[in-house]
Amino acid sequence: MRCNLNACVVALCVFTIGLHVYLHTHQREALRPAPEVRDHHRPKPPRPPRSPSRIRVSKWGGRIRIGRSRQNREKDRAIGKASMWDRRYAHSPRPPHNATVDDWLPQFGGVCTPTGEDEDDDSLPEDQNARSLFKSTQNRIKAFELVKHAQRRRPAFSEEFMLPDGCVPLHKRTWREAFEADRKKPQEKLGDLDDVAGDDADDDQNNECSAAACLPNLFLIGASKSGTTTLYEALAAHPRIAPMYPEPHTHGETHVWSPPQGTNIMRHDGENTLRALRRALPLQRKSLAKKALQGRWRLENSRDGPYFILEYTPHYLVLGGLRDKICSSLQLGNVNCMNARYIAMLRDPAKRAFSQYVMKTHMRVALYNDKRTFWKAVTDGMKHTADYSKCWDDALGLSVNESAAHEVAWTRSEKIGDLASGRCAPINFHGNLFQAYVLKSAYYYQLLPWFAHFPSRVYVDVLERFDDAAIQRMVAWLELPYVGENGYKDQEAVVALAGAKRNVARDGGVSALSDEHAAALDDFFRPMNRKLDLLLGRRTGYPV
Ligand SMILES: Nc1ncnc2c1ncn2[C@@H]1O[C@H](COP(=O)(O)OS(=O)(=O)O)[C@@H](OP(=O)(O)O)[C@H]1O
Repeated sequence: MRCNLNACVVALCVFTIGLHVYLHTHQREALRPAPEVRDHHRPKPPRPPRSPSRIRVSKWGGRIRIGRSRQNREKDRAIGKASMWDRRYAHSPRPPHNATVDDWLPQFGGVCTPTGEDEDDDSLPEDQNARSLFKSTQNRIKAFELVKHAQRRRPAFSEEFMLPDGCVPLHKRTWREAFEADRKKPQEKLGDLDDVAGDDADDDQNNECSAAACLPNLFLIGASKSGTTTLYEALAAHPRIAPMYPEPHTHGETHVWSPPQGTNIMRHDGENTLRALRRALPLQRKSLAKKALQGRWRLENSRDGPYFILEYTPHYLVLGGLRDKICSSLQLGNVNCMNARYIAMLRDPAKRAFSQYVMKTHMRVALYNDKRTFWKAVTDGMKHTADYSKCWDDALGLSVNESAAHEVAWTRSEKIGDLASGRCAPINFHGNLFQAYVLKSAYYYQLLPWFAHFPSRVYVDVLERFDDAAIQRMVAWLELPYVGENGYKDQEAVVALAGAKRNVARDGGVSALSDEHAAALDDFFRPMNRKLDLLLGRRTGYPV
């Protein structure tokens, strides 16, 4: 009986506890707010007001919104457009990971194997039909104009450009007018783009002139942060130099051969290069682009001297292995890259490194943005650059004989080509070249591959001596008239451009390179600067 009572008490307790638990959970459920049923017809609730800190009251009582400047907002919009465009580009079919240019040659059918006769346009792949090309052209013009709008203060050089004289029907109008004409011919634009202008030109000239003249033959390869934007504008303002279409989010930079970030350039595939080349050709037309790739190259035989199509990417200098890449791409168009010219502008190595650091710390893109202090970045960079220079010095015997720095460029050219794209490629020493401030100032090793095969085709100048006389020398080297009928029309504008500095206010002019850091960097670069002077055969004025 007693035992039964105990059992009853235990059972009662268990029951009470169970009841509590049950009621507690159900009560919580009951108290939980009912899930909101989304009613798409109901108007959206009003946005919460902006934080009051973004609103300032002016001295006249008006409310002023503190935000990004109009210029910055326009720039943002351009970046937005660019990424939209890049996304579309990124979704296009990609080659297998280790594809080479040769793997992609069949894609272009007869285009890459010129027979000397005009191929039928039907040989073009389906996915590059006239409709998509026309649309992409239109988009490209829009994107280009958007950038130009964002950079309104820059000279409107592209409108000035006319095709070589050999292209009779076209040389009378600018490419912009040619596209305007296309727009007004809806029945032709989708059906047969070829007859609108380009083919007429070829027919009239019995194929003497071709769109091969639109392939780039002048490369402004760097160095980054050495006044290349100013130089680019000065060159592009010349009526006989036509810039290629820039990447929309850059200041004119073309990036046709830029490898994807963080990859070894030897794995950079041919398909992307060709695609990018088609994108950036000054004339984005099916037949013209095709003929450019077919490659009837007319560099120096137009009526009054050479014309140049300018490819501007300051990142190329550090990627010496790209020289072969560019050559093989141009060869697709039967172009001997000996006919192309390369310009590099250098700057005091320490100042260049610092300028790049300031720029990168002020960029919002995660890949570029650098949170390290300058000195931390420099000490890291010195380690990478020491390994990079040792790789070159050991391979070329410069560790024991520095004075051979000049002749190795000619005596070891094959080896230099291999090193630049293999063992001594900068990517092996610095994973993110956008933050390789020190390595990118090691000019000697970067210039070697460009000098190795065609020294007379490489022109090197320094920012410290950059003025209108420097532009004059450069234009003379290109065998172009400086002023006059075929030269600059507005000499004063060019002179002003040469004196204009840009990016100085990137950080409001707050940062400055300290004497201590400058001295340490100068000491580090001394041996490389000595070799650079030997390679160029003249003093750059950088500490040796
Ligand atoms: N004419 C002239 N004289 C002296 N200095 C000049 C000139 N033009 C450009 N600059 C300076 O060059 C730096 C910008 O270089 P880039 O245009 O090559 O930069 S970029 O790589 O295209 O981002 C940038 O340097 P920092 O101001 O130190 O950043 C410019 O001020």
